[in-house]
Amino acid sequence: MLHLSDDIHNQTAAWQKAGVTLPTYDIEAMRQATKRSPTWVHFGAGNLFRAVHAPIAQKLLDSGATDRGISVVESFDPAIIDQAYTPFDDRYLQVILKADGSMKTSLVASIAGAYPLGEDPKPLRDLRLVFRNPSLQMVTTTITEKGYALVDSQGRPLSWIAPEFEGGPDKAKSAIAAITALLLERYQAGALPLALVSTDNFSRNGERFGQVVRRMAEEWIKRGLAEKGFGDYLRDKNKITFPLTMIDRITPNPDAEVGRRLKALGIADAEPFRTRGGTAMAPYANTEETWYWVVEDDFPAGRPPLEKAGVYMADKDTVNAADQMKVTTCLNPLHTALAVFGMLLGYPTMSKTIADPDLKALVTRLGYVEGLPVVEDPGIFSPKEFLRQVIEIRVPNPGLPDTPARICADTSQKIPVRYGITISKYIRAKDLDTADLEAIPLIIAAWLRLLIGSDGNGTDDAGRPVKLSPDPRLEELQRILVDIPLNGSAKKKTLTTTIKSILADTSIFGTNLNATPLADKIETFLTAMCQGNGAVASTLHKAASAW
Ligand SMILES: NC(=O)c1ccc[n+]([C@@H]2O[C@H](COP(=O)([O-])OP(=O)(O)OC[C@H]3O[C@@H](n4cnc5c(N)ncnc54)[C@H](O)[C@@H]3O)[C@@H](O)[C@H]2O)c1
Ligand SMILES: O=P(O)(O)OC[C@@H](O)[C@@H](O)[C@H](O)[C@H](O)CO
Repeated sequence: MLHLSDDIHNQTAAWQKAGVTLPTYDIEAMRQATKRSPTWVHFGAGNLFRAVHAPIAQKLLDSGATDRGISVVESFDPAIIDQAYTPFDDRYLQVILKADGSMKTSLVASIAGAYPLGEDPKPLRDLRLVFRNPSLQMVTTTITEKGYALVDSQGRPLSWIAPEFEGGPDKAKSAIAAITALLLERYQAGALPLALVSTDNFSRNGERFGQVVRRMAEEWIKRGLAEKGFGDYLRDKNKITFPLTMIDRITPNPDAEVGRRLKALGIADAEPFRTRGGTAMAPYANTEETWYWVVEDDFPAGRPPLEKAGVYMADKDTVNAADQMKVTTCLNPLHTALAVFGMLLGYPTMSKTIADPDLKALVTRLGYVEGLPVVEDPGIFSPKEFLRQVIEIRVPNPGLPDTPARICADTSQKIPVRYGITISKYIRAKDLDTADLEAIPLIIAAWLRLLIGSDGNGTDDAGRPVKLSPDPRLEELQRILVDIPLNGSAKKKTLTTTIKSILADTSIFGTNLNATPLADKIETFLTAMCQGNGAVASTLHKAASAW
């Protein structure tokens, strides 16, 4: 059996026989070069990093465009490093799952070092040296939307952030505090330049990244825990930048069937597992063939030649248009719509959701009719063609084991981006009428319908409890919704009163929906969806038949 940590270059024939493409560069030399002069640090050692970032570095290494790898840091769930990196010598398999059922597998070894920020102080000490090194050019992140949150909807510091505000760099635990503390190190090493590149799924991700890092720094400066000059350094665009990005590659959690197929090829390291911190990992990352990464080209310390690996380097407006297109209209809103209904209707995979003609009609309306009118063409690819590929090729890919549950994680945090921005564009546009939106209120109603239940369980359309994906607002929302009856006795008037405070929550919708025609539609759809078993499917069918 083949092991990732073995001397792979002594087993080239066996790996090739298993259909695995091997790196062609000298892995040890890459590690030494990176140790001497690191260029790229990444925060968030989860699956997207393994699907996109590390393979890009591998491509650059293979082609000789660089001799440096990536140093990867994990602050939220350090067990990812202990359980999914260290035992495999920081290597893994990238498995591309094609629509015809075949898979393309590569062994990725472009990770030069892995830094778990947990109890052991050594990784942070080592990382400080990396940040003091003038060679460092960029930091990328995949820390999820909630990784950037510092305060709650009332503006109060979150419970785990408050001690960091108070205690300064020495108390840094969260990704944002750790990054800010390491930037302070870089400032103290001579105010060296750096680009900080968020690759998380929300619009204007770089702007938000910059805001939260500067906020953390200000809290420290006002308490005398960091020098005033540090604040100036973070605002100096010749020193520190936060480029905007759009990143796209549907990357499901590691799938057991993929592991079985790898085992059948003679690969020993092929078991998916949950880390002690709860992240779904494996010695492999499974992903789709299509990918896009569009990056604002604003790197004050220089950058690796990313374009040589297929990354689009562009100006701010182009990146912003590409990102708005993907995360607010042409992909992620469709994903959430299918996932929410998928949970309600009991579909096990995303490809099965879109095979339902009513759900396909829903996302077709959501994308083409409600989304495209507010999309600005990024110029580098056509939004209409992008949308067509999402609906006709990418989500229906039967080889991709993506689940509604993965996509439903943290839905409350995603709604502002996935629907809130479109809603606000309709409200502002003179030639668009918010009252014309039908798919968006139907999806919001379905989300609320799914949450009716208690203790982390919602209720599906057959009246059965369904385990809900984690969401920081779940408990609070379920408490409000719990009394809505699902047996046919729900009345719109009572329901309207019950959900008023939710629809008014601008931290979820970006707008007080009670002041828009959407509230009445959501209340009507939700009342209809609560009229007994099968009411979700029939409400969806009735709406879809009219489109
Ligand atoms: N998976 C995809 O299809 C995909 C595609 C495009 C963009 N993204 C973006 O990448 C993010 C990560 O996706 P993934 O597939 O790697 O997920 P994953 O579950 O495999 O990994 C999540 C990563 O985020 C970290 N994390 C989670 N909560 C955090 C927090 N509060 N603070 C700091 N770090 C935290 C985890 O420790 C882990 O490193 C997504 O949230 C999304 O913004 C994902
Ligand atoms: O990664 P999240 O949790 O922000 O969203 C779930 C999916 O919609 C997302 O991961 C998509 O697969 C991705 O955005 C495709 O590029």
